[in-house]
Amino acid sequence: MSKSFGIKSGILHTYKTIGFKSVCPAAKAKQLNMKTNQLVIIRHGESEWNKLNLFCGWHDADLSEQGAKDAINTSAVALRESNLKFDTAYSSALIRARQSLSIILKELNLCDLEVVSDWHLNERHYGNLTGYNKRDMADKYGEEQVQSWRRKYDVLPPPITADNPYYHSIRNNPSFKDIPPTEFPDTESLKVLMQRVIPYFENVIFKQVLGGRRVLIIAHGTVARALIKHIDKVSDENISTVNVPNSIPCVFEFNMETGEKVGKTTFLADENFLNEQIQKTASIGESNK
Ligand SMILES: O=C(O)[C@H](O)COP(=O)(O)O
Repeated sequence: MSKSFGIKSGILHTYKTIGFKSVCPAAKAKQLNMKTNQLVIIRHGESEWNKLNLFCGWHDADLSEQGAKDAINTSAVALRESNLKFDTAYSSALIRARQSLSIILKELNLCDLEVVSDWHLNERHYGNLTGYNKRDMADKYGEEQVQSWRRKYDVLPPPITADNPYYHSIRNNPSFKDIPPTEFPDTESLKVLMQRVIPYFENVIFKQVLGGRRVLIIAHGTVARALIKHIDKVSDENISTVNVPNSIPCVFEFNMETGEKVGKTTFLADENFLNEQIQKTASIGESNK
């Protein structure tokens, strides 16, 4: 199946490997008697700052009430209905991901599951855009500039400066105390984010997947795009058309011997709902004025 992931009317790119059916172990893998293992990635539920349409990045926003509900009714329900089981779970160090994970695990009666929270899975740092409304920024700098900051592979937002109202709370967040000062970012593009996410994924998470552990990752929009780009080998250009909505699980299946992906990348949601949520994520959204 192929699907369009356009963020603007006019040019629509096609990203062919994402499927929209409910998960099924790859039939071919079964036929070939191949040993496979699945990996599930979920973008956290709606945060208070998603709700207000603010650039969030490393600001530590809580889940909104709706986000907490979606962790139950969208994430946990889909995982349960697809009969997915887990041995371990990872989240970023940010509270919106940790809250989403703990709600999902509670709902699935998996409160004893081994959980790791690590800053390498944090959302991209949005630089000096942090705290600003996305529509207000589009009114000021133009939609094209804002979409390029949001979605282009190699475009850095302006670095955060000490006069940004969130500079100090981000720098002094106790959840980030173990980050080496030289690795603490002031801004990140998708390309720069991949330099921290992909080595962590390969060296820590993917080894476990190939060893047979069933892993759940609760992360962020840009982290999910980084993992999709890496796993599905999406080009630098086409990744700008990929938008990952909150709360909908995304499932990958791998050949445990070769590490190759088997079958389609699959979002566990009804196609109409998924498309609606993708459009919402792609959109610049509204001002709060
Ligand atoms: O950090 C943010 O603002 C959001 O998590 C992602 O926003 P985006 O969809 O504008 O990249």
